[in-house]
Amino acid sequence: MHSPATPTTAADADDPLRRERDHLHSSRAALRTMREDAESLDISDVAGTWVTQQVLHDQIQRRIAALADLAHTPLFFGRLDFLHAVSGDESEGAGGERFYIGRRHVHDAVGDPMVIDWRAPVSQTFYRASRKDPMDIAKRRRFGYTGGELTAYEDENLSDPAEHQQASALLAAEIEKPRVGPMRDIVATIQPEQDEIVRADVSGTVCVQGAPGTGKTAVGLHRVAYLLYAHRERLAKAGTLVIGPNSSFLSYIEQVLPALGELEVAQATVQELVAHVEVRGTDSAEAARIKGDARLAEVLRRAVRDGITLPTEPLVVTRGSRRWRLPVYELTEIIEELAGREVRYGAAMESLPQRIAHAVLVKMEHAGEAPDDRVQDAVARAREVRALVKACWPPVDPAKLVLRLLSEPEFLARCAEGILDEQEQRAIARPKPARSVKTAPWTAADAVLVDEARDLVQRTPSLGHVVLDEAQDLSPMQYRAVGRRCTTGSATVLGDLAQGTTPWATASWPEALHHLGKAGAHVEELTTGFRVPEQVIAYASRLLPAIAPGLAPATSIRTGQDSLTIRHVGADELVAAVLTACREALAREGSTGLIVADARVPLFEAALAGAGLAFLTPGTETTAEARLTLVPASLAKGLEYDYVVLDEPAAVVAGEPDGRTGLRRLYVALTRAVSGLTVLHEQPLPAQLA
Ligand SMILES: Nc1ncnc2c1ncn2[C@@H]1O[C@H](COP(=O)(O)OP(=O)(O)OP(=O)(O)O)[C@@H](O)[C@H]1O
Repeated sequence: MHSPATPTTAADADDPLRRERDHLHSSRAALRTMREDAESLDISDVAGTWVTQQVLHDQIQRRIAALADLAHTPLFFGRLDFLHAVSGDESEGAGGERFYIGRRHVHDAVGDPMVIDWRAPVSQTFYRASRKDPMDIAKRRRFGYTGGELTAYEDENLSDPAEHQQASALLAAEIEKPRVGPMRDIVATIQPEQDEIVRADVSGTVCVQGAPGTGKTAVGLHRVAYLLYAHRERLAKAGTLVIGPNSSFLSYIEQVLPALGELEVAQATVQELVAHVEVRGTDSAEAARIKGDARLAEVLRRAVRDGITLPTEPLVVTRGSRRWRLPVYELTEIIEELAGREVRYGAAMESLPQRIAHAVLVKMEHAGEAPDDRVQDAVARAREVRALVKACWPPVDPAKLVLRLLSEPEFLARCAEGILDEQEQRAIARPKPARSVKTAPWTAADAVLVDEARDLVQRTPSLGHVVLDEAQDLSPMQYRAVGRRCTTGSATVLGDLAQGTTPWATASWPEALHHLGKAGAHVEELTTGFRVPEQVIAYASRLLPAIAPGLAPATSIRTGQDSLTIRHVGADELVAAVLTACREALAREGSTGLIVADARVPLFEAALAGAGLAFLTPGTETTAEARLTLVPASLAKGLEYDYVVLDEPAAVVAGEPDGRTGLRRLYVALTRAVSGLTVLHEQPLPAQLA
């Protein structure tokens, strides 16, 4: 690595570092000019309505925001020197043989690029070129920054057979930076196997199985940013969405995409997606499991169509002095034909009057009349026709329907016949029938059923791309809810079977993808860990045979020693020992997470307060001043801290309804640390870890 021992001066015009700093300086100036240009755009003369003006104004504001020069975010992090000129397609107008790779495109006054967006085709080479396959690269240069200042660079002469492969110190330093604050982007250090997933084709759904800390979340977020760059028109219009397990997790990741210049990606939990009813109740694990079972989709389909009845009397429509009659068998044919089609219930209901009116029109024509479309519309709106449609194809209110299904055992029995056995029906039936949709104690699983019923009535609009993180915890019915939000788009499904902690957790990815409506999607595996030190992941992986027998343990790029401490303490000494461990961790740089069983949270809230140790709740940003977070085990998923103090593993395991889920919860807790993990226990450790 080249790091100048003494500061460079103007006299060092030939010093390569000096030249790179100059390029940084002029790139920043160019970015400023681009921003000023955007700010000075005057749209007052642009013709158009107030609405189009407003849209244009918003677009310009977004562009200005995207062109912000963030002081601590380097404008470029790499340079590529090609052996030959790059073809026009790939270079995106860059034309030359040398490219600076950064977070966004920056061009000079005449439009020549000074920094190329990391997502441009030519940048792919930066992430993928290797000594084995140099991809026409003579030199790959990585830059090191200290507080926004370019202070070092490092070269790999990939096409020089005499040069030996060396581990990159800058890469290692970047990956090993202490963690404070929210999740950061990884554009400077995306690894080749991650890049393959990031740039996978937009039309296909990708599923990533990866051990803790292998970068699944990071890859998913960079993939949306990449897809928005490569398919901006289509995706910006259709919309993109990142789905995470809870709001703490979403706040932890919410700044990554804006830092990459993408401000328009929506974020939500599955619960928020299906929030059509107010969730106030909880289900037993058994009831929730059955309600989340994919078989419920057929039960609901039957329930929605349960009201369809065939007419018993002919339809008589009066027009002027004449009466037109449609016999029962004709009406029956129309309704049966419609019921046999795979159209949404609501769409069918809307088309039924026209179909009936059409049959009446045919009668008129046979009688020698020449009715036109207006007559058909009038017949369709006739009182007699509306009454018939209401009786034979009644409107369905999805929430009321689900409420009825759960409250009326006979109705449930009819819809679930041959699908759910009696015991299963009893398990999901409400003990007390609820009076109304508003007052019913809806549960999270009920809300998903309502969402399914809504979709049976009216098609749910599809987005362009959906990233589903921590997917392993979704029930089949939740997968369906996500799947209908990307029927015409694609998805990135991220998860780890070993971290599934719901009673219905995913057992196999092909099955999950089937429920998502993306059967046959590619399943990729990431196995290199970037978070958890080798020692710690090896320890946690001892649980794998019990929690996910088919999965191989992850490796880690962090090989540092002394990252794991396990301490057994005597009776009544645990809380004090935990507080001491927290103080020790806080004496070092970076964030500290104290993970405790949910039931022990109040105990530690009091203990920390009593000891004068200020602490945050998960999802609140850690800062240099506030670095300790008290994390209930149930919220630890997806988060990370430099140092983790884990209190009483046996209590974490005991907090779950069954042993395997308990060990999985513990596996999640054990894999949150970046630099060091301290496990403190009074009770015996689970056998696998003893
Ligand atoms: N290529 C990379 N360069 C630098 N840091 C990386 C890279 N890949 C992942 N990381 C970092 O490793 C940490 C773990 O990544 P991430 O949270 O995406 O993993 P995960 O697989 O989603 O983990 P979990 O299963 O625990 O949710 C993050 O701090 C992330 O920024």
